[in-house]
Amino acid sequence: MAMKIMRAEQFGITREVEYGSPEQNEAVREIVEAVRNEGDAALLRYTELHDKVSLDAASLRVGDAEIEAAYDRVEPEFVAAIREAAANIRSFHEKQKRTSWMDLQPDGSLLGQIVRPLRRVGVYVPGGKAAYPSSVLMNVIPAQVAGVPEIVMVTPPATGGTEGIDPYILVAAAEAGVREMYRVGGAQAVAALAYGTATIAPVDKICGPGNIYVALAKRAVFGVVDIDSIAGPSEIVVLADETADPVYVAADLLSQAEHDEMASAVLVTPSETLARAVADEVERQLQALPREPIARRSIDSYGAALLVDSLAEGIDVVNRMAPEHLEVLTADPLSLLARIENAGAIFLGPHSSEPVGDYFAGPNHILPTNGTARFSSPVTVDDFLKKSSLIYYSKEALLANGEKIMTLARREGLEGHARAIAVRLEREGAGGSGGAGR
Ligand SMILES: NC(=O)c1ccc[n+]([C@@H]2O[C@H](COP(=O)([O-])OP(=O)(O)OC[C@H]3O[C@@H](n4cnc5c(N)ncnc54)[C@H](O)[C@@H]3O)[C@@H](O)[C@H]2O)c1
Ligand SMILES: N[C@H](CO)Cc1c[nH]c[nH+]1
Ligand SMILES: [Zn+2]
Repeated sequence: MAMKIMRAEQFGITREVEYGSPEQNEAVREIVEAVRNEGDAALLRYTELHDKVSLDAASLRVGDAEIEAAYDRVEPEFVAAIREAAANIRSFHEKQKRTSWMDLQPDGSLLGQIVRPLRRVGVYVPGGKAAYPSSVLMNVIPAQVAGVPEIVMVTPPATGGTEGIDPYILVAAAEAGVREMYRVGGAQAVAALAYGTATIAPVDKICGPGNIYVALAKRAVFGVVDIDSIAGPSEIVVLADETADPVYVAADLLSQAEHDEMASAVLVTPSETLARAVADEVERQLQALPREPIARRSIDSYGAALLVDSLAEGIDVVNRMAPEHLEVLTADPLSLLARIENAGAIFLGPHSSEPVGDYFAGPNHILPTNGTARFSSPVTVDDFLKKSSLIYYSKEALLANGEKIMTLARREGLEGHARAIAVRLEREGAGGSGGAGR
């Protein structure tokens, strides 16, 4: 089956975000409840069921010897590339840092915002169909830049085949400075981080991408812990005109289709000639991909070339889709930027192929999917910070403003609030009208 070509209005774009099938939702609900109630026992049971790996509780934590041995299994070019990528990612995220601030008012009051790192965060590094050492860096570095003291990583146990966790993930984690790692993935890992088990202490926030089971589990535990966003199966939209090279467009669509059967890859274009050339190219390039079966299923189910009348209409379609990744391959991509409102990451021009962002440029590759870029953002340093407001009111400020505060409190029918101010005004000598005795 070739990639579908259709008018954009025939492609169902809705505001409603659908998260998984009823069966997938039920499976995740069951796993999360079991881990919450039974702890390690359920963790081990679901690892055996879904990852086909038998473990005992003592072997859940990854030891130093295994991490050291991983260095012998990776190439020096990998270590060099991961170090350079880490430096780029760190320098990009350093720019996002925020500090506490305080404003001294003329009446002697002090108002401010105190910014602190979260104490303990869990990062999920996917590793079912492929291992993602790059996701280690994208998760861990912003947390470090924020100053999080405890960063715990979870990843499926069998990405490296019979040898256990993929050694590239372990090396990336060691390079990033992670000290606490567990071999557990899927919804069971997310539940363990949220509720804690005898082996894994609970965290304050869970970050990181994953498949539909991971995404649904994060959604289920939100509220018990914070989460970054629903970073589920990958997506790419390419907005292109007749100047785009179909070879580039097809290659970039397939770069995301190969992630997952549920990944989506969509071209939006006013050029029917381009759409046809891209559909042919996708077919040709698919056959050369080692992960062809996954990419083919994702192209068949979620791939399409959407025809629009103009680039302006194309931008409207893109804004309604709110894709995780948007590539703009048009004659003058910068001129369109101001009109693009909803996209997790925007790649402009023919040299900004999506994998440049996945691995190396510096911006985070953990991005909102499934239309949620309408209201959520890439992982940033802010994800690992929390803020407290600071109010230090001077006597002068309270005397000057107490009556106004009491007026507002009484409008809400909250006499207790008004009295908390009134007792002070009386004591401090301003004689607050209505008084504490009322
Ligand atoms: N949005 C982003 O920022 C981003 C970034 C990187 C990767 N991704 C996405 O991450 C995902 C990685 O997926 P993956 O599968 O390779 O790895 P994964 O680690 O997300 O999922 C693997 C786990 O899924 C669980 N699982 C598998 N089948 C199950 C079933 N039938 N029922 C219950 N649990 C089951 C297993 O426990 C396994 O450990 C892809 O969808 C990719 O597109 C997204
Ligand atoms: N494209 C993925 C985000 O959707 C991130 C990634 C990691 N490795 C390769 N790609
Ligand atoms: Zn990717």
